[in-house]
Amino acid sequence: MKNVPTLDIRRFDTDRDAFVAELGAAYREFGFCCISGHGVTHELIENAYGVFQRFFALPEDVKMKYHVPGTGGARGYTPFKVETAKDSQFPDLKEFWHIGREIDPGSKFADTMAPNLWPSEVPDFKQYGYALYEALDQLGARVLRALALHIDLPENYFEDKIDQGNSILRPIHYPPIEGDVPNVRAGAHEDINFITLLVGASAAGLEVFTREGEWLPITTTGDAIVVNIGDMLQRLTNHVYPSTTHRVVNPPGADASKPRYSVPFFLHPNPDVVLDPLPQCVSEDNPSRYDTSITSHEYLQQRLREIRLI
Ligand SMILES: O=C(O)CCC(=O)C(=O)O
Ligand SMILES: [Fe+2]
Repeated sequence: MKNVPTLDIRRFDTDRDAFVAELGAAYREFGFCCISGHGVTHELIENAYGVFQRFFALPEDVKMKYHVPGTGGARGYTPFKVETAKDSQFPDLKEFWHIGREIDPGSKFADTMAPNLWPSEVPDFKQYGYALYEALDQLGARVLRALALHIDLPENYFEDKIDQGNSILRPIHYPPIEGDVPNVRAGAHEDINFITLLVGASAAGLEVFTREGEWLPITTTGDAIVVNIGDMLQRLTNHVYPSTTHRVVNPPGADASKPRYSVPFFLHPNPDVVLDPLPQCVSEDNPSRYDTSITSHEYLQQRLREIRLI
């Protein structure tokens, strides 16, 4: 079976043309690629995982202090079994926390990006959580530079479209599975945003639905970060970069009693970016698939309703 490749992003500086071609080919084929050599330190990842695990170990009533109903879980805590994949009958077996961008209160986007909540019970949560947010925001911008070049856009095309992106870092806890349940850890879905950078797919469970119609497991080696395309970039690129369906399955046997932690960073465009197909991605063979305009903010609201977060 074919495999999602791992590419060393340092080659963007040393061996650019080949790297861009290989990265582009991986995304056209899978919508996914694993990135190594990214410079996000092992120490930062470990420290961030440490504070996230300490938070999830708190009693439910303490965690619920940080749940803000009616806001789509945009900031703070979302309890177990709330998010439900679009076509699924059963909610996912996960709880999570959302960290958003720290913006100037006078920003024109202050209405759409609420201030962060920080759990006072875990003092270093903000320090390590936001450091990981910024590191993945910067890594995402590098990946987007390569993705821009691959479709004949200027290298800095995405720069002013993501500098105030409504991006979210989502530490997730999948608790041990109890009994025989119809729910899965994360039902089959596509991500909503531009690209997702996933730290910690080293524990088994993540699977990608290939073009051939098979579920392909992804587990990374070392500190490689899984980076995949979301629906907003799929729309903007008129499906040249596909947003691939993926899920997190319940582990078999004794592994079911082990928890799983993962930390996706959902890199979003600025709220006012219009997601119309780029002319570079429209051709006779691939005519425009969308005839209505939509901003990334409107698009996000529609999608959050579908997954029952608002
Ligand atoms: O936990 C994982 O490995 C993937 C999570 C995921 O796909 C998501 O939260 O969108
Ligand atoms: Fe996902």
